Amino acid sequence: MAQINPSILSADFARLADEARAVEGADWLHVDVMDNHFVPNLTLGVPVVESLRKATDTPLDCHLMIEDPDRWAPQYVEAGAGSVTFHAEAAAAPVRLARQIRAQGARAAMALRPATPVEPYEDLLPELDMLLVMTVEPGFGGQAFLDVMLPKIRRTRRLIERHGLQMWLQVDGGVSAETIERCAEAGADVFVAGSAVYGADDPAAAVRSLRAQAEETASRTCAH
Ligand SMILES: O=C(CO)[C@H](O)[C@H](O)COP(=O)(O)O
Repeated sequence: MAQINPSILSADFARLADEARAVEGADWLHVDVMDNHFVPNLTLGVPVVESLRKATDTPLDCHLMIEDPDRWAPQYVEAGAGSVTFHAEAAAAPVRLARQIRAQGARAAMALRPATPVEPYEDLLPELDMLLVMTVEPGFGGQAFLDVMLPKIRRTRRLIERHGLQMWLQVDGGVSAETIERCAEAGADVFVAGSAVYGADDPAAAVRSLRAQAEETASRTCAH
């Protein structure tokens, strides 16, 4: 079943509560945490996640584009995140961190920048509930989808199947009506969409439309 996670990076930050409610019906709300070190942009932190938790019933999918996630990720679980994604390139002890996130009761996920291969992390996959393959360089919304990431999505799907894992495969960056079918064909099942949702006249309708496209593609291709 395809999941659509609107990215609040493309929302109006002065109206975050309203913007979160505008996409109710989405599977998760994707919360982009950036620290201006791991990526050249600065967004929000733990207090905003605590407030978002109170503003919407949609579960929060926090994507930590920050240095030292080993220190900070547990605080995002405490703030109400249902899923916390740390970057492989930033985590000092990814297995320990994933176990910590799960022990706190949240889903543990790991993200890979475009130039980071999945293969070195094959043995870690059972420790994760989701792997995020970035389809743009992290840091900004509205970038063009990187088609060159499609083989990595396919290889990741094959690794998940080879190990018989139930984990989700998320893509993030440039996901839209034009690109979501390629992602679904390659084996992604969780789709982050920022500008394609918040740039639409009716964000909730955009979520439904993207989900229908992804599900139709998955059922047609039987990619996973
Ligand atoms: O993590 C991100 C950027 O680092 C955003 O989630 C992503 O770019 C979503 O925006 P868009 O769908 O407009 O590309």
